[in-house]
Amino acid sequence: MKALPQRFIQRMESLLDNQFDAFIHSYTLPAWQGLRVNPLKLSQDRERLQQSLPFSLTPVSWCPTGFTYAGEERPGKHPYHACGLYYLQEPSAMAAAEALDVLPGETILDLCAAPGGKSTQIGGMMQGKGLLVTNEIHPARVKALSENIERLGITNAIVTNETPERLMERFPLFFDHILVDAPCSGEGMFRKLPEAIEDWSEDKVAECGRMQQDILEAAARMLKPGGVLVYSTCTFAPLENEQSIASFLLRHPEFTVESIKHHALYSPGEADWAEPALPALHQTARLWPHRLHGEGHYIARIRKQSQEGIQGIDEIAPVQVAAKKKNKPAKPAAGLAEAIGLWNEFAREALPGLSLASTDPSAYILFGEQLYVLPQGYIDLAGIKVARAGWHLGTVKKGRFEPSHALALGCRPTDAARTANFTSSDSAVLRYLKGESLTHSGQNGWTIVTVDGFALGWGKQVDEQLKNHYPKGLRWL
Ligand SMILES: C[S@@+](CC[C@H](N)C(=O)[O-])C[C@H]1O[C@@H](n2cnc3c(N)ncnc32)[C@H](O)[C@@H]1O
Repeated sequence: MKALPQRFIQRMESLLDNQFDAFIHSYTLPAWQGLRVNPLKLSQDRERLQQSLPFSLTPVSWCPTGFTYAGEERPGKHPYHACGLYYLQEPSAMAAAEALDVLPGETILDLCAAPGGKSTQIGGMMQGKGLLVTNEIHPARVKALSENIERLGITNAIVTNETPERLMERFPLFFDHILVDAPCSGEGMFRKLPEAIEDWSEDKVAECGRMQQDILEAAARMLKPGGVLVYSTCTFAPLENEQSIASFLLRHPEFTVESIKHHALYSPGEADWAEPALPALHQTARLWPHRLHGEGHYIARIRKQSQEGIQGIDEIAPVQVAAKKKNKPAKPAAGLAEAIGLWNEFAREALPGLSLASTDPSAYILFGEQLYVLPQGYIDLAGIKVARAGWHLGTVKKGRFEPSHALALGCRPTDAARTANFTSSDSAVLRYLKGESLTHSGQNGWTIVTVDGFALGWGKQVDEQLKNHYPKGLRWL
């Protein structure tokens, strides 16, 4: 590992006192590797899970779907990864979405979301019900976010590529819960990513602190009265943690800190590390790499008080009702109507078990040739940069419907008229992932290729050939 920055070591020594030796010793140990199983695809029974995944897994005690795995395992290279059965995530990062405590049917925003670790966790908790807006400011990073939403089979997410300020203008008082997993100086990434050590400076810590205040301002405005905001970072600097929350609370007396479901291995936030030393900061949590099996995180859960008593709230028009009306034309436009017709025809033939085919036409949206179905409680997306407008169903071209990869990964293989199943050890799986067509017998037509019963993508059976429709950009080299 690269040498840690001297100024970082000095600061941590002065803060940690008699815990400093244990903290600094943790940097001589390897980083923890974790995976979080996808409850949209796998049972949550830990014992059954451990049997159905071919890795040696140890449960993460603060996340019911989280496990660590041994360094020599390569779950990212197993076909189950391509099936979206799990997401690779270091264990302490699993704590933030757990603290958000989401229920199916709610309206959730993940404001700083790429590459999607926490969004995919939230999507799993939502069980396909409600609306998840998952946003990333950087265009290059939003692609990975969108692909992970697709791979994990999340059908109720809208992926946006906006600044927090632009979203704030469009969605005041809109969300039940918001996660701000803030851009930070990444001190908790030092063991995992050597670049994080090179990028670190005291100026960066100060700059991140300022950015976090701006992001929190935007998030606060988008939260409904009574709603919950979880703020998290993967850094240890007090300025970006307790101080970020203390400064925010001073400007926003309508927010109070709530105790997160504290785990025995979490440490309380350090009120004395902020100015003023608000006692409520003890209810925030620190996850230290020398006290648990993870890289380190800070988490605060704060709640906006209910409508009464928030000054000026009556002047802010909530977006929900107006947006719904706007999104409900009496009749879909001609192109859209044709696309819905072709989709319904496709779904009846190839996915007879899918109940969605009869959905309200105003929930569909056509971006060029791409047909999507918006999640329940859909919103007006005009003027917003959107990477994924809900569940991508497929492409409509020259009077034909071609199903999308997201459709295969988001539906249950039992919904399909035709599946072609292979065991994970069958060499055909690797050939499929590399883009080859397979020799295979079956009824002609669109077919979901499955691995041990889990959807991997589409193939099209033509006589004795299963033509490959695994997306070019995802193919294994
Ligand atoms: C800690 S990472 C998010 C990790 C993600 N939540 C996950 O679990 O995979 C913070 C994200 O914030 C984004 N970001 C950077 N500057 C931002 C800003 N000014 N406003 C909002 N997001 C920003 C970064 O591009 C980065 O993807």
